[in-house]
Amino acid sequence: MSAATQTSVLEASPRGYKAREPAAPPVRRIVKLGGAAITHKAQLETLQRDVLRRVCASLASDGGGGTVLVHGAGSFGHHPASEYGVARGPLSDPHVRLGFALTRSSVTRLNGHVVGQLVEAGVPAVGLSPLGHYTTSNREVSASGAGAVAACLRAGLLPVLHGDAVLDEQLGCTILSGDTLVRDLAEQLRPHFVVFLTNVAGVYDRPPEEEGARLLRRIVVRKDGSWRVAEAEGGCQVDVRMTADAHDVTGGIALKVEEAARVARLGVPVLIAQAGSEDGALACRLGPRAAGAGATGAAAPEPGLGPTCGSEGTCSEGPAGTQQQQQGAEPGGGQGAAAWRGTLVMLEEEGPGEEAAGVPGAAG
Ligand SMILES: Nc1ncnc2c1ncn2[C@@H]1O[C@H](COP(=O)(O)OP(=O)(O)OP(=O)(O)O)[C@@H](O)[C@H]1O
Ligand SMILES: C=C(C)CCOP(=O)(O)O
Repeated sequence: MSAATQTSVLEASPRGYKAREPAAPPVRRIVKLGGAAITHKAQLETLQRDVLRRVCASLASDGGGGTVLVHGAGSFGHHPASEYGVARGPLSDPHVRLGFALTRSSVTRLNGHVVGQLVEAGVPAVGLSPLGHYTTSNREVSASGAGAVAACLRAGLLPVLHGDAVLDEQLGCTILSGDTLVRDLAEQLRPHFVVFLTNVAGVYDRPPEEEGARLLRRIVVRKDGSWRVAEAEGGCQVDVRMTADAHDVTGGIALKVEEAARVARLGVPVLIAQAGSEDGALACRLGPRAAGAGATGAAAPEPGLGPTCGSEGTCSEGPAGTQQQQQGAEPGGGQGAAAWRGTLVMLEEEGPGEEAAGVPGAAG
């Protein structure tokens, strides 16, 4: 008998009583632990143990209840996936089939490390692979594994999923990124907030190793899914450029921003911060309140967060995942005494002006 059947409840219906699936338990947070943070991306299957240890200790110390953890692949998975063309399929090709197995073998090894570290810290964590629970169709999720995740949560366990090689109805197989998993789980489970932890402080206006890179402090997402930079270090005049490593098969930071925008569009605030740092730990513990926003992410920033960009066209804007165009400057934006450093992605508050402007494609 499955956990879902054991805990099912009886519900009145016009024809008597029937069993129904128990409601999904309240989910406090979904945390994505980036592969770039817990591995050395350029060195095959090499862990950043100190970062992994710090993140697990911090999750353990603020209570793992109502938490779903998803991790990326880093140097466990991206290399074989790229070498064997696993994202394109087909599985009828023996070369791709071997790559599929090698990719899974690698990423499940990393999952073992993450779960092992959490269990050592006293968290009842269990590894849950997307293969077998998730299916895609042309890389889009067609069958969600959220039910299995909810069953683990109901049982008091902390499910630990990972980006994976999965079966695809059109391509035979593909790679399902941890970032996309997070978005699907947010759609299905509606957590209070989502955190993406990675190896840099958040989303910058250009690759952060480039001179003069400026952290985007707040991105607001419109109901049509497009987004704009509402607050950035050094002002809002930004032209956002994102790059990914050559062997990255899932799109790097650009996919993360795209999926973060899709989560925020649901009304679920998203924080992007550095794994292993105090900012990352605060994001996981407090959600949007770490960034000085209200619990929904929609309230005005608290004093100390610094000036924000005005609503009269001074902020960069454009559809998620595309290059942003500069529209004006607000010198000093984001230079306040903010304690928290990271990127908050949240749904734009609907004002009378926006309604009048007729934001297209309003969706939930
Ligand atoms: N504009 C940008 N802002 C922030 N990071 C950027 C930008 N452009 C490129 N990057 C790079 O993106 C990387 C983070 O994205 P990536 O997808 O590799 O992270 P991850 O989710 O931690 O890893 P994985 O995909 O393996 O789980 C950083 O190492 C950073 O150097
Ligand atoms: C390469 C594999 C197996 C998964 C990729 O997941 P991501 O690192 O979260 O994008």
